[in-house]
Amino acid sequence: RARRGGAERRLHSAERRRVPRRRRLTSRLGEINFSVIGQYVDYLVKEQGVKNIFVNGTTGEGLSLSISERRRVAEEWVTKGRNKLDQVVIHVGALSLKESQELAQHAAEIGADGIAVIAPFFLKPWNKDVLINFLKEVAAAAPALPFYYYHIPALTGVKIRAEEVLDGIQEKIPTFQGLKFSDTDLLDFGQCVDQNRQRQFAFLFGVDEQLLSALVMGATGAVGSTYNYLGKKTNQMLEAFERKDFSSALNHQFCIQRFINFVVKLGFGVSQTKAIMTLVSGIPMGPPRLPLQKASREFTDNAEAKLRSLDFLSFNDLKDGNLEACS
Ligand SMILES: CC(=O)N[C@H](C=O)[C@@H](O)[C@H](O)[C@H](O)CO
Ligand SMILES: CC(=O)C(=O)O
Repeated sequence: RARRGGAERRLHSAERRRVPRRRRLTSRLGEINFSVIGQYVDYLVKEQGVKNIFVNGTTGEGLSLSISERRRVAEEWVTKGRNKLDQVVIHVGALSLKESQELAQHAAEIGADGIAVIAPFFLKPWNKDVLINFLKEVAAAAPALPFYYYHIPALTGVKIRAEEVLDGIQEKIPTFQGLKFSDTDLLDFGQCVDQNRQRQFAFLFGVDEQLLSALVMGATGAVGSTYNYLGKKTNQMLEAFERKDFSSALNHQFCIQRFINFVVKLGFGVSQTKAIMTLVSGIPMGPPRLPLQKASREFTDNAEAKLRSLDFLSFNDLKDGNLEACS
């Protein structure tokens, strides 16, 4: 009896311990781990040469976060980036104009360097004027912050050409500073540059595998998911372009393309990006949030092998006799 009682007690106490522990774990899973952001700032600056950050965008799953999470993430980046980063731009786009304005105002309060906004993508603006009216109302909530329009038609479904959006935008939005262009239409991108030559706008390109072509078209910078782990490589390409060494610039772009082409064929999106970021930086990014699902082990293994063969991982052991190496 005594033994059974003891066994029973043990079971109960084990149960009691196990249950809340598991609950705590599940509630933590899917929560943001704010504590790695400071570490990640140092990683990007030191290891990747990246000093400008675009927060709460596509890669950061900004649209999958609650408003209070978005505020906290923005605060953490601005605080931890102080005296280390050049610019922290916060994406504040949302379906609700009010939420977008609240986030814009918050970005100003915490001392961010700029805000960016995508087109609202459920009830959509159907022409340029309506889109600009929406952007204008958000920009007005942070009248001292540089404003960027984030053009990403494949994800928003808003296909209004960027060139049209930019036409006369400064009269409507005095803080307009530039465009983050995440589309492959280089006619549209080229015309954005060509029609605004007098205006000192930033033309930030967002299709990493085609950045070199965009540089030729007049891109002044780039914002992209792969710069988390190919920042250094991409900076080499930018430097080669700067010194007009186009054949090395092209070699760098081809190297980057080999990797992106490889992962695209495996199925490449934000979840997979997150897995690669963890792999290359060694800093745990955690899983994505639903509706995204964690990248498969098979994907990560394949991506790692490819990174190694291209010499994109620092601990490279295949250097000798590796024809594909990109360094
Ligand atoms: C849709 C998407 O995530 N676009 C990113 C930036 O906008 C890019 O950086 C891509 O992830 C990258 O070019 C790889 O295709
Ligand atoms: C990659 C990028 O530009 C974004 O996450 O929004």
